[in-house]
Amino acid sequence: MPADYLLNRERIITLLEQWLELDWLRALDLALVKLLAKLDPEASPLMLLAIALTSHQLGRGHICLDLEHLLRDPDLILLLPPEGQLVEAEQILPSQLLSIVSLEQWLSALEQSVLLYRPEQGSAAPLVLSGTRLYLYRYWHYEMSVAGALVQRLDNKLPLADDFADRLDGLFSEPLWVDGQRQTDWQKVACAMAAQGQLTLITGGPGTGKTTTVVRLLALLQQIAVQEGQALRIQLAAPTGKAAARLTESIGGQIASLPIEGRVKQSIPNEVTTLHRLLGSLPGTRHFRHNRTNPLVVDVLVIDEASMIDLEMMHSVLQALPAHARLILLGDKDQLASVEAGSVLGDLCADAEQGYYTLETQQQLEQLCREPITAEHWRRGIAGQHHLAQRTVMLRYSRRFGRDSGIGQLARAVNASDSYQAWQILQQDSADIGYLQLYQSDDAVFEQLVLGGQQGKQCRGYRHYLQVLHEMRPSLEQPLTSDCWQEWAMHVLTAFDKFRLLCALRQGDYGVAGLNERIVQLLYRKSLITRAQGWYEGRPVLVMQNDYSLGLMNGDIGIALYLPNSEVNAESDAPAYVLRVVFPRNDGTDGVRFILPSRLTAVETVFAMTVHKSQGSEFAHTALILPDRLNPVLTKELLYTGITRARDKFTLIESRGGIFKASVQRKVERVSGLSQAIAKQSIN
Ligand SMILES: Nc1ncnc2c1ncn2[C@@H]1O[C@H](COP(=O)(O)OP(=O)(O)OP(=O)(O)O)[C@@H](O)[C@H]1O
Repeated sequence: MPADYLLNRERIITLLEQWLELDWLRALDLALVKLLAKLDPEASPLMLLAIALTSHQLGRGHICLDLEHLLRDPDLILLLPPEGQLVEAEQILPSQLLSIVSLEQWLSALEQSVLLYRPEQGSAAPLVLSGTRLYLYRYWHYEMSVAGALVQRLDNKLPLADDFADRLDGLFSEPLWVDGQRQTDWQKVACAMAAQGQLTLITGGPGTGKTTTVVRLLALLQQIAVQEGQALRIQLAAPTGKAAARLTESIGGQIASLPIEGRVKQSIPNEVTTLHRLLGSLPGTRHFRHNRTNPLVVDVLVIDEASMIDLEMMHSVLQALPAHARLILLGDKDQLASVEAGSVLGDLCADAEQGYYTLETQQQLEQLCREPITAEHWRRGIAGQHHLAQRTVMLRYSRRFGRDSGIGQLARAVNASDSYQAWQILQQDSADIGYLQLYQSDDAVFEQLVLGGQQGKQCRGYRHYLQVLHEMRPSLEQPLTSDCWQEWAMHVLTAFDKFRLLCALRQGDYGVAGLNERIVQLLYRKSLITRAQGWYEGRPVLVMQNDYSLGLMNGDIGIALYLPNSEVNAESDAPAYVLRVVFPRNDGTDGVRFILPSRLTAVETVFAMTVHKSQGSEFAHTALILPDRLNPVLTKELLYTGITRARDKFTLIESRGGIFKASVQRKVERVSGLSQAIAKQSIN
């Protein structure tokens, strides 16, 4: 009887051990249960079960376990058994176990345990129950601290120069017209909001002008500050090296074209750093050099690609941010949430679509922007209820993917969970959208796609960068010190970004491992690479862990190239050429550096990469291959993120019909209490 497992602690631990063997739980989940069971020998089986499930959910990105929510449909919410796994008759499912448990009974079992933190007693405890949500203490603390730090910044209004509205008009001189209709210029609204407050959230899809907005805002703020004799100390950051490099590139060009004085231009930084570098990672720990006691020296902090920030990182950023500083978060709320637990930007921007401005906010912004503020689906907000909405702007018009763009239409349909429309767009076969159905694992169309070249310039594959590698190789007489090697390496790296195959999973035939193997074999068969294992010229690799000694960040991509051996001389018989891996410097200089393969400890081949890892990057042609069966990671957020990585062309590859349509209808729902904590702390 499933209920027997709840009779005593030994039995529930036996069941959890069975779940571990089935891969339903992680070893870490069970280790935590056993550790806490020792700390509280009285903890009931229901408490031990709750610990295991809270830890399991944390591993899936949820900050906490909502018991009430869980009891409605335990197997679905826990995703147990994992999709695709068949259940044997003797296996006990969470739904069977919990069918006899009521919410009241479970809460009361938890409340009796000394493992629960009781604020009135003030003593440390590993778990926190907040309403019906159970947290590991650390995550509850992060949530409360992030909510508190944001609330402190919510209502602080900063003084504006008397001629602010004129200055804003100067930067947005043309009213915004879209398809013959006058529209609210949300970029202008975002600038006005960010100028007058300490916290601003700017969300928008690809090409909606987030970077342009922030550059104009910084110009505006800096113009005023420079005139007053004290330039602002501005820092720009992004969660990954790749995202930082992209922003560095686009910001540099935009600053140059601003209609402002040279000295103001010079006071706007054009270099974007990673959050880890900004905060000063302390290797081997979760801590940073900059924190509450050693805050950052900054007046304005702008963080791009904020959807990739997890709760713990957000906590660290807010701890290190001085009280007077402005914080501006930019990102696309509809993209996949962070790999680690939390969905900070999604939680903070929950009201962005409908606006929810109070009359007061709307009137203030209209006065500053000198234009009416309205949008489709617009709702009126209530003071004291829609706090964050008063600090949020959603940019709604994509200059990159207009109404006619197939990529834009597909992204919008997927985002709206409209599987019928999304499917129609895929089948239209417009110039920037492709669809391939694979009927067998060695389908020739897959090979054609990966090699590329047959279907016009937009449809590049991996043959292209290997051709650049061979055809542009400098003369072998050139010494390593010659610039030509750096330039060649940069060309190869740029060419590699013309195409990328994305996938949803890590394992299996349609995961990173299987696809990389298949592509390597294909390129080897076509004599485009010289080896099919180990290191070979042209091998692209992805850095899997930050390596501060080499200056490499998780997510950096390098390519192995033969370069002149600097150690060779007349007497030595060392080879004239050695393989080195070239990485972009990611500092906006277009520079590269060369690292010996033997120094790279945590890298993997990256012909195929997960959509998660591709966040913050963009490729001219992006192909997304879906697995042959449904999996929990297949959601509209994953598809949307994959599609919006494409600049000129997107190709969807299905290995079984129906997977795309089913995935469009599934949403990521991460459980957290951040919005509630902000609402609660705003009232207090
Ligand atoms: N107000 C504007 N007037 C004219 N062009 C603009 C304006 N805003 C943005 N653009 C142009 O639209 C394009 C996209 O803008 P931008 O790079 O700022 O968008 P983004 O949202 O930051 O894009 P991404 O999705 O790459 O982060 C750029 O070419 C930019 O120059």
